Amino acid sequence: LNKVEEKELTPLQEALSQLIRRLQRKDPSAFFSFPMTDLIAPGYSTIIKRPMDFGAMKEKVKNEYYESPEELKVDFRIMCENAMIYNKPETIYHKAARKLLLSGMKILRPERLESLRQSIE
Ligand SMILES: COc1ccc(OC)c(-c2cc(C(C)=O)n3cccnc23)c1
Repeated sequence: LNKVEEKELTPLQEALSQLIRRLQRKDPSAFFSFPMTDLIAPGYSTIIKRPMDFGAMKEKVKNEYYESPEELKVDFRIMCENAMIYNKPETIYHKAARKLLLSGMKILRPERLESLRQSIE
């Protein structure tokens, strides 16, 4: 039986995974959990140049792509802004994105990221 390689998470990966879990709790409808497709959102891939979703963020944490929590914050902001660009202001998706962005910016506020960075230095 080949033993599945149990890879330890680095302190940064632990911290980023925890941040994503906290952010995802602000998306109870899971509108931001999976990548958008042109099937559910016609023309999405032509309008949105940098697609982003929580699944992609988790993949980037797993592949040690992020070197700081600030890089995660950039992707989070892009994800919310994409939804506010593609979806008209009166849609549930635009409103959900604006609300998610506001609550996410509190979770990812600079002082918290600063102290997080210090704690894993
Ligand atoms: C109605 O249930 C779902 C389920 C998953 C979704 O995206 C992963 C979405 C969804 C998420 C979005 C976003 C985030 O723009 N969206 C835009 C247009 C039509 N659907 C969506 C909706």
